[in-house]
Amino acid sequence: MAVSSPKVTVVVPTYNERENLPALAALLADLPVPDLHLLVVDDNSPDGTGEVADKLATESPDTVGVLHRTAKDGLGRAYLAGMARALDEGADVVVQMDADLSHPVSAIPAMIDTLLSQDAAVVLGSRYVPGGSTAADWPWTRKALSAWANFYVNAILRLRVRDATAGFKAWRADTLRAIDLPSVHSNGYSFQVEMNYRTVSRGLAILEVPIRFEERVQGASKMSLGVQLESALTPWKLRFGQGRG
Ligand SMILES: Nc1nc2c(ncn2[C@@H]2O[C@H](COP(=O)(O)OP(=O)(O)O[C@H]3O[C@H](CO)[C@@H](O)[C@H](O)[C@@H]3O)[C@@H](O)[C@H]2O)c(=O)[nH]1
Repeated sequence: MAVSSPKVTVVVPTYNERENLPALAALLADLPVPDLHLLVVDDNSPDGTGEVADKLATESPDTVGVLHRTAKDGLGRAYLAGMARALDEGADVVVQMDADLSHPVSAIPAMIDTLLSQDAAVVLGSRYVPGGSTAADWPWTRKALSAWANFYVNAILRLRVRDATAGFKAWRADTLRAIDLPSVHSNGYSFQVEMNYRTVSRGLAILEVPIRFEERVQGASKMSLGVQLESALTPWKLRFGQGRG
């Protein structure tokens, strides 16, 4: 795809991120990417993140949009709704990232350049390729869980992706169309794994570029036992039939 100035939509799911969202929006607005849009997908956050997002959209109606959903329905559903909206609105590239500033906004221009200049269906910001890292203050329990999850997922699905659970990616719109978003069923962090699996199953290439993953300063992770259980079961479900779409 040769797009000289692609329309880029950054989809950000939010649940209780009111302290983080304005800072993220400001960093995105400062990026040297000409046609960049922010789409916040908020699940009626009790802390008022939705109203914060509305204010940002009122201040910058051409570049900030908000998708309000009625209740907390999981990160995967939020991404699917946001990606579908971004495609409907003509995005050429869809970036997905967390709201909590753990993903480096400054890496986005290079991720987009890499995506469009190389034979990649998606570029993934990776902690586990040479040059990538996690913040020293990321809890050891999360580090251990992340290392285990990557070993587990790759052993079952043979994705050959070093950071298979990463949540920071730049997608070609064509890749998202090929993946068939409405049939994606994972909802927690295994959403990331299912999206990778669908990409690889179609013979499309995932390219990993190094990033530094910071520990969030404001707010809390939404990791729960249910999310972890889903993450344990999903690779098996994908391996034995579901998920090729
Ligand atoms: N709308 C919506 N947003 C949600 C929901 N659950 C989480 N989010 C949002 O999704 C983003 C990631 O959620 P966190 O809870 O902060 O994620 P994490 O535990 O730090 O996990 C990150 O790293 C994992 C790999 O280690 C990734 O798999 C995961 O996607 C994420 O990037 C944040 O912006 C958060 O507000 C939900 O139910 N609804």
